[in-house]
Amino acid sequence: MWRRRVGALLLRPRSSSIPTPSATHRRRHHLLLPVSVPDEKGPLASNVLLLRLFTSQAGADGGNPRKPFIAFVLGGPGSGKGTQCTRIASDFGFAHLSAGDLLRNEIASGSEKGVHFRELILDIIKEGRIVPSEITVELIRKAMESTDAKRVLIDGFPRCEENRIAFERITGTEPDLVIFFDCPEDEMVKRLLGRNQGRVDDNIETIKKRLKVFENLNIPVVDYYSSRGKVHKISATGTEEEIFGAVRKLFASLGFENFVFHKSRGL
Ligand SMILES: Nc1ncnc2c1ncn2[C@@H]1O[C@H](COP(=O)(O)OP(=O)(O)O)[C@@H](O)[C@H]1O
Ligand SMILES: O=c1ccn([C@@H]2O[C@H](COP(=O)(O)OP(=O)(O)O)[C@@H](O)[C@H]2O)c(=O)[nH]1
Ligand SMILES: [Mg+2]
Repeated sequence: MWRRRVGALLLRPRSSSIPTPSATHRRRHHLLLPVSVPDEKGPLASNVLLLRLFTSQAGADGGNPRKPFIAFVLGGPGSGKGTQCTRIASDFGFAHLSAGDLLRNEIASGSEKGVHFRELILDIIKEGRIVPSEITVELIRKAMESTDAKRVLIDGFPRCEENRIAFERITGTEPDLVIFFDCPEDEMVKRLLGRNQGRVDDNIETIKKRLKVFENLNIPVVDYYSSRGKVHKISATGTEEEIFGAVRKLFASLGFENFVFHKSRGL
């Protein structure tokens, strides 16, 4: 766990200097606060985000050197969380931890916890319900422990208030930022039915249940973090590229350097 990792290594080699905002960005933001985020729809002001980044991100401006910058990525099933997380991870040097993938990997792993444990998880996923918090938090905790990343995306978690409380209790930390991908139900259903990854839960019966669970149990988590000023809402309609445009603006406003952008220009 990062708490025990004094002087944690970077996700990428130090020479690439991706994970910390550039000195120029830092200087610029310190001089120009508050910074506006173009097209920002969420209530979270950029200066609040920046302050959080610089007080929590390891190594940046004297923040806690052991705690990574944690972003929860939330949104309904099919809203594009996984798709956008992949882009964020590669452009901005985040580790991408998908709670759903961790659970699916556990089912496929033949782990020492036994077949009944794996069947329990599979049955819950098939029914679109939420796996007990202690199982999911333990998988996330282990995944965080095994990465040296200074910034981490947690995709599709917490799914409910109980998940959130368990995460905060067990890890002793909170997210620095919560991204919420806002997508109409009919669009989410269309995307899930076309996802074509052979998932046991991408069928219309389970999708209907997942949408109810999302509305009843996941939205309260978004509301909780909204009340704490941590949520940045991004409209998830439009093309993948258009949505990533809004995501990119958010991260740029936080001072994160776009590694791909710089690399493509030989910088
Ligand atoms: N902006 C988009 N427009 C159309 N389809 C999309 C878009 N973003 C993602 N998809 C597709 O929709 C499906 C669900 O996306 P995914 O990223 O898995 O969502 P989530 O992780 O929120 O369930 C995938 O097949 C993905 O390729
Ligand atoms: O923190 C989590 C994440 C996922 N799941 C279960 O795993 C399924 C698939 O989650 P995933 O995030 O992969 O689905 P997505 O929203 O990306 O389609 C969910 O419906 C839940 O049954 C869960 O119980 N807890
Ligand atoms: Mg997903």
